[in-house]
Amino acid sequence: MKKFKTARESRVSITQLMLPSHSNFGGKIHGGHILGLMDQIAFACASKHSRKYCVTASVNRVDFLSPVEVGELLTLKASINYTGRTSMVVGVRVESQNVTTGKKRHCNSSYFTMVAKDENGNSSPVPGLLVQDEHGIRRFARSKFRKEAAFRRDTQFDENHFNIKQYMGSLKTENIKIELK
Ligand SMILES: CC(=O)SCCNC(=O)CCNC(=O)[C@H](O)C(C)(C)COP(=O)(O)OP(=O)(O)OC[C@H]1O[C@@H](n2cnc3c(N)ncnc32)[C@H](O)[C@@H]1OP(=O)(O)O
Repeated sequence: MKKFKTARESRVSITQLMLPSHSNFGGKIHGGHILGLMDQIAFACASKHSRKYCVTASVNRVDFLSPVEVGELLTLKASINYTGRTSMVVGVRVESQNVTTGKKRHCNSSYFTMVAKDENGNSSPVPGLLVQDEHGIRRFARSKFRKEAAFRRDTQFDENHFNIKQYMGSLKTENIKIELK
């Protein structure tokens, strides 16, 4: 196994025509369909980098910035942003294109954490990321800090660490009625 690989080596791109069968009741493409495609391309990218079967451990924030119409071309691009010991963060960007006008729109970007598995189903080491430009350093650092922030958030709100007094004040202005028994 190579010790380090560039993001270019595992970059993946797919384009699909959005069919009426992918639409929701409002006539736009179903968000779940787009999420499924994003998960597939994240899997393809992580598997290419690690040369292992990978599973999706988590998905970081998906904002649907603009709806996708039936008949548009949807292009998804994925590349490795971060490598841990056995996990990889794959950045996925989704763009739609109107076939007749050629106009493109950015529909969403998201970050999938994928974990490589060995043949026994255990988490398995992956090659590190060889970064050759400043954008790569920025992406790697962003993923590292997101991961650390998620860990802090999880700890802060788990049952054993949650400090109720610390939050009661800030909930006063929220749409909540508290009736403790
Ligand atoms: C909706 C669906 O259908 S999901 C279906 C597809 N996904 C799956 O089936 C995954 C099911 N989950 C699993 O298999 C496990 O929970 C795993 C592999 C995600 C994590 O298993 P664990 O036993 O916690 O693994 P372990 O502690 O060895 O951690 C492995 C790596 O995953 C990372 N990791 C584990 N959980 C998470 C998480 N929730 N978010 C981000 N990273 C995570 C760890 O930080 C570690 O990374 P590192 O080696 O780079 O430091």
